[in-house]
Amino acid sequence: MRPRVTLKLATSLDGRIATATGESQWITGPEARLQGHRLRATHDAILVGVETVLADDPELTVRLQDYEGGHPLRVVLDSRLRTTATAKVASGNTLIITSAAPHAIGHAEVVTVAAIDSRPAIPAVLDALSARNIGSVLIEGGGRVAASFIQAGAVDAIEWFRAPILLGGEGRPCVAGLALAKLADAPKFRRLGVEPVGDDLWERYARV
Ligand SMILES: NC(=O)C1=CN([C@@H]2O[C@H](COP(=O)(O)OP(=O)(O)OC[C@H]3O[C@@H](n4cnc5c(N)ncnc54)[C@H](OP(=O)(O)O)[C@@H]3O)[C@@H](O)[C@H]2O)C=CC1
Ligand SMILES: Nc1c(N[C@@H]2O[C@H](COP(=O)(O)O)[C@@H](O)[C@H]2O)[nH]c(=O)[nH]c1=O
Repeated sequence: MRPRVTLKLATSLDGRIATATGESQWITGPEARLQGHRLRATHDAILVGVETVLADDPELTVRLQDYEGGHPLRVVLDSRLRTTATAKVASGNTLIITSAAPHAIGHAEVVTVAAIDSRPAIPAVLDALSARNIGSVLIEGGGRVAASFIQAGAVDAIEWFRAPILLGGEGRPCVAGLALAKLADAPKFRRLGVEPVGDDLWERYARV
């Protein structure tokens, strides 16, 4: 069975995850980010694309007061192995999934999987996670990785934190191109709940 996939988004009102220059820290407020850490704590793995690693150098750990559980496995989709050994994720407890010939990157494990259009294919990524007993994965961006999982029909739920700011059309979209020709082909979700969290809004969706 493939892992359950949840897409977490932290966006402006107009669905942008960063400015055109890639600045994104922080769009949502501290309360929403705390909730993000609670979500991390309930997943076996946190997955991002390499552009997020290069832009943010994220830690991708659970940082909650009095938290004594383990940290989820950090997973990076990195077609050409551009993650550097000095990136925070290279310190260990990380799986880098590539479509290139593997080479060592810090203390991370590097695995090569089947590719579609020179990038790790999502079904192969999910197989690699299942093989490591990962039952649930939280996708934390960016927009291109989010689009690939949606196009593969692999997003089961969305946790959407929406901040009361506008970033405009030049900003980076939370979901990059889906190449949809018809409205009828749009992936559909049903709202499970909506609540304020600090100054932001937290919307929860499940796939229809
Ligand atoms: N506000 C938020 O919630 C978040 C904001 N961000 C921001 O988003 C920006 C980065 O997003 P974005 O540019 O979309 O990049 P991503 O983080 O989605 O990374 C995309 C890259 O991942 C690699 N990749 C490997 N396999 C796949 C695959 N199957 N599908 C798609 N990509 C794959 C590709 O590298 P290659 O080209 O080498 O093939 C691709 O270019 C940054 O500015 C960051 O700050 C990021 C996360 C969350
Ligand atoms: N910008 C943004 C988020 N960004 C996500 O958080 C990651 C940083 O994680 P860490 O280094 O562990 O703190 C970053 O790479 C991206 O995946 N999250 C949010 O809740 N709100 C925000 O405004």
